Amino acid sequence: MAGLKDYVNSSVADNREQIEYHVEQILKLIGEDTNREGLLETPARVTRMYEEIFAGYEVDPKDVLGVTFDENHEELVIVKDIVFYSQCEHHMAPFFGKIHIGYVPSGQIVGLSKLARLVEAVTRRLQVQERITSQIADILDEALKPNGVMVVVEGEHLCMCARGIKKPGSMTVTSATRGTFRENAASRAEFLSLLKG
Ligand SMILES: Nc1nc2c(ncn2[C@@H]2O[C@H](COP(=O)(O)OP(=O)(O)OP(=O)(O)O)[C@@H](O)[C@H]2O)c(=O)[nH]1
Ligand SMILES: [Zn+2]
Repeated sequence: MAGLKDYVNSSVADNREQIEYHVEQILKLIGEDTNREGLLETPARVTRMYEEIFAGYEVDPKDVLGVTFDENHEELVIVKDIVFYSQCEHHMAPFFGKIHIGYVPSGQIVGLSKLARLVEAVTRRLQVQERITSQIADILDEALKPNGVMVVVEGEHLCMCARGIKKPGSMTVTSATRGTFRENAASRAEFLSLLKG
C-alpha cells in the first residue's frame, strides 16, 4: 500500500476507491457486518460525503478574493451570521456555527458572496477554530489591504458534546483583529455592537 506522502496534494475525488476500501475496513474493525443491507452502500456514501465536507482542499482560499473593486467607501462593512461546518483535526468530528467578518476598506472592496466563499474554502477541511479565524483575517488583509479586519467565530464542537468531556451547548468564541481593530478599542466595540443588531 502506498505511503501517506504519495497522497500529498491529492483530493477525495482522486482517491475514491481507496477511501471506500478503508471505510469498509473500519466498519469491519469496529465489529460490523459489512454485508448487511444498511451498510452495503455506506463506504460509497461516506466517500461522497467526504467530497463535500473536504471540498476546501480543491480550492486555494487566496484565489477566492481574486477580483476586487475600487471604491471609496472607508467605513465598516460587516457580513455576519455566515454559517459554517468544519471538521476538527484532532478527532475528525464536526464543529459548526457562525462566522462574522468585518473590514474597513482602504480603496478596495470585494463582492459580498466572496466572503462566504472564503468561509467555505477555509472551513471545508480539517481545521481548528483558531486557525479558521486567523486565516480568514490574514487572507482578507492580504487581498484588500484594508484599514482593518475583524473576524469572530462562534463554534460548537461535537468532540466536546458527544464524547470526551460531554458538554453540549458550550460555545467556543474566537476573534482575530488586524489594523485599526487591533489598535483601536472603539473600532472593536463598533464591530461587536453591530453584531448584536
Ligand atoms: N484549541 C482548539 N482545540 C480543539 C479544537 N477542536 C478540538 N479541540 C481540542 O483538541 C484537544 C485534543 O486533546 P487530546 O488530549 O490530544 O485528545 P483527547 O484525549 O481526545 O481529549 P479530550 O477531548 O479532552 O478527551 C481537545 O482538548 C479538544 O477539545 C479547536 O478548534 N481548537
Ligand atoms: Zn475534536
